[in-house]
Amino acid sequence: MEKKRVYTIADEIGITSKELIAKLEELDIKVSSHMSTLTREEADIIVEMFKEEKAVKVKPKEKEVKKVDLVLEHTEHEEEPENKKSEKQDKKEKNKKQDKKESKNTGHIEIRKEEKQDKPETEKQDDDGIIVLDETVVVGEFATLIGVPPTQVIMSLMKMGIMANINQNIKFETAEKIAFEFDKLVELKEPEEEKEDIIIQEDSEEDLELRPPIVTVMGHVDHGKTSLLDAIRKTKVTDKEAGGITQHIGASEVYINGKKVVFLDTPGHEAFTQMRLRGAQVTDIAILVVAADDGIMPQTIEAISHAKAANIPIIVAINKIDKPTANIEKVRQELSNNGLLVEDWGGDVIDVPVSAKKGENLDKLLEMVLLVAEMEELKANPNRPAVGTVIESNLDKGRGPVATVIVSNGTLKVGDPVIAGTAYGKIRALVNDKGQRVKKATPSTPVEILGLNEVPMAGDQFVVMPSEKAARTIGEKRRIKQRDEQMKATSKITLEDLFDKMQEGEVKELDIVLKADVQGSLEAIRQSIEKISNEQVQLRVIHSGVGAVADSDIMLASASNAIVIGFNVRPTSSAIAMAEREQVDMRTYRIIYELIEDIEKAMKGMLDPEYKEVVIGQAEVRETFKVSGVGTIAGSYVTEGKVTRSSKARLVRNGIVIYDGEVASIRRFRDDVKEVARGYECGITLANFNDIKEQDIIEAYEMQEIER
Ligand SMILES: Nc1nc2c(ncn2[C@@H]2O[C@H](COP(=O)(O)OP(=O)(O)OP(=O)(O)O)[C@@H](O)[C@H]2O)c(=O)[nH]1
Repeated sequence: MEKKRVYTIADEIGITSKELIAKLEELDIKVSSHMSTLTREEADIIVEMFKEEKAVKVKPKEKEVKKVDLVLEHTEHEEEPENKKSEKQDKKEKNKKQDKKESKNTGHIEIRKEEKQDKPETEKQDDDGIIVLDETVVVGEFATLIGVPPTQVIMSLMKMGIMANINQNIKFETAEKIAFEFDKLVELKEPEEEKEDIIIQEDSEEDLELRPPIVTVMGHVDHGKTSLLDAIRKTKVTDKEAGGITQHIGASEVYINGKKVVFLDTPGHEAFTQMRLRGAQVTDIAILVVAADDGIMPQTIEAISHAKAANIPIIVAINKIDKPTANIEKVRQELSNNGLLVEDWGGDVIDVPVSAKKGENLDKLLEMVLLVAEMEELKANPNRPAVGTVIESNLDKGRGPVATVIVSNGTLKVGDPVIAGTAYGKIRALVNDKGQRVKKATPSTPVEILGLNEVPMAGDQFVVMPSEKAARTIGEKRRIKQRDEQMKATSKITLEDLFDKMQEGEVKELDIVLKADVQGSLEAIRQSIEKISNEQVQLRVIHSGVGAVADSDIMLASASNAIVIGFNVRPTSSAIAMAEREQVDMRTYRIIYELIEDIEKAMKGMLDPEYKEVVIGQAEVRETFKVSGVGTIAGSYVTEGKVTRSSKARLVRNGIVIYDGEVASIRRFRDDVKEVARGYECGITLANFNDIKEQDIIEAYEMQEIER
C-alpha cells in the first residue's frame, strides 16, 4: 500500500510538520515524528480537510453563497424565515387535505392524486427541526444539513476511526452519532410504501357472494394434463350448451350440478408461475395430474413447489387408472414422500383416481374441486364495477388489441372504461369462451375484451374506471413510470447483498431453489442449509430437484425472489440467459462445504468476491533439468502472452491437466525474474511438482475479481 510521510503531507497543506502532528493528535491519530507515514488514502483526506478548513477561514462569504446555492438546488423554502415557513407549511397541509378530498372516489376505487414533491428525495427537515436522513448520506450534504462545516464532520469521523472525504457516503448510524455531537437530531426516513395509483376499495362482508373457483392443471409431461382438460371440457361444456364449440380464449367454464368451475386453458406450472412473476395470482386451486403408471416425476415435484409457493390448495388427480400398470398406492406413497399426505393415508390432501382417456371419475374430481372451493370460501361482490386479471392477449388483425381477462370481483359490462396495465379504452365488445358476444361478465368469468388502445400483458390487472379520461390519464402516467423503472434495474436478492438487506431489515428469509446431481446430496444439502438459519434470517429451500438448472427453476426463483444453487450440476444455456435477464443470483458448487461456507459468510456480510480465471500466457517445455534442492526446472519457451512469478500455472500434457498450482520461480540465465514474455526462453519451476516432461505445456493464469 502506498504511504506518505508526515512532512510531505504538511508540505502539501502548507503548514509545518509540527503543526500537522499537533492537529493529528487532536484527531486521535498518533504519529511519532515527521518521518512517520500515513496511508495515501488517509493523507488525501487530511489534505483535503485542511484545504477546506483554510478556504472556510479565508473566504467565508463565498462559502456561504455556495452553501445557499446547494440548498436552493434541493428546495426553495428551506432557507425561508421560520414564520413564513410555517405559514407555507400550514397551507400545504390544507392543500394536502383538499387533495385527499378531491381524489376521486368512485365507490369502488380511489384514484390517488400525485403529491407534489417539493422537498429533496433523500433528506428533509421535518417540522420539529429533526433532520430526516436516508440509510446513507454524503458527507458534504450531511454537513450542510446539520449546518456544520464539512471539515468538522470529517474530523469527527476521523475520531471515530472513519476515513471519509466530502463526497463519500456514511451510514445513518454514523451520521446520527455525529449529529448528536453537534446537538442536532436526526431520524431515519421511513421507507416509502409503493403507492398504488388506484386503490381498490374492499367490499363489506354482506355484499359478498360465493364465486366459482378458477383452476389450473399442472403435472409432469405426458401425465395427461391436456387430455384431462379436454375430457372435462368435452363432457361438460357440450353437455350444457349443445353444439357449442369451445373457442380458445385462455380459459373455459364447465358446469357440474349446475355449479360453475373455470379452468385456465394453458396447462403446466410455467404459465402459472409466469403470471405470479407479474404479481398476479389468478388460480384458486391446482389440480396436480400424476400418471398412475409413472408416479411422481421431476415436474410433478416442481408443480408441487410452485403451488405451495403460491399458497393454493392442491387436488391430486391420479390419472391413467385404466392402464394395467397403474399403481395408485405407489403414487400415494410417493406423494407422501413429497409432503402431500392424502386422506386415505390420514392426511388432508384430496386425491381422485381418474382416467382422462375413458372419462372415468371426472365428475368426482369436479365435485372435489367444488368442495375445496366451498372450504376456501371464494367470494366476490357482483354488484360493483369490475376488477380482474389479463390472462392472455394478442393483436388481432381485424379486431385490434384483444385481451382475455378473468373478472375477480364485480361485473364487467360493455361500455365500461377500463385500464389494464398501461393499456386503456372503453369496452367495445365482450366475447365468452364459446365465442358468443355477451353484455356482461360476472366474478370468475373469463371473457375476451375488445376496445383497448394497445395489447396489455398477461398478468396485468384490469380495473373499470369512472371515465375514459381517467383511464387515459392513469395509462399515460403508468407508461412514464414504466419507462423510468426500466431504467432502474430491479433488485433481486443476491448472496452479496444479503447481509446489507438483513441489516436494513428488508430480508428475513432467504429462499433457495436447489438442484443437484443425485437425490442423496439434495437431502444432505437441504438439511445443512436449513440448519444455518439464525434469528435474523431463515433459510428455506422452496424447491429442490435432481438435474440441470432449467428455465423453470429460474422462473420460480424470480417469482419468489429466491436464489438458485446448483450442486454438481450446470445450468442450461437458456437458464443462464434467463437468470441474467431476471437478475436471479445463481451459483454452482462442487463441494458441499464451500456451498455452506458461502451462505454462512453471506449472512455475516463477509462473502468473498467472485473470481474468474484469465489465461495470461503459455510456455512450451523444451528441456528439463533436475537440480538437487530445487527439483525439476522446465527449460521453456514462452509461446503466448507471458508467464509471471505470481501466476497460477497448469501443466498440460496431451490436452490433459496433470497439475494445477502455482509458478514457484522463473529464471532467465541465472537470475530470478518477475516475468518472461513471449518469444523468450526461461527456466520455470512449479510449486511442489517435479513430474515435468518435454513437450508439456505450462499455462499461466490469474484469478481476476469479477466486478459485480
Ligand atoms: N391410458 C391412458 N392414457 C392417457 C390418459 N390420459 C392421457 N393419456 C395419454 O397420455 C399421453 C399424454 O397425454 P397428454 O394429455 O398430452 O399429456 P400432457 O401432460 O398434457 O403432456 P404435455 O402437454 O406434453 O405436457 C397421450 O398419449 C394420452 O393419450 C389416461 O387416462 N389413460
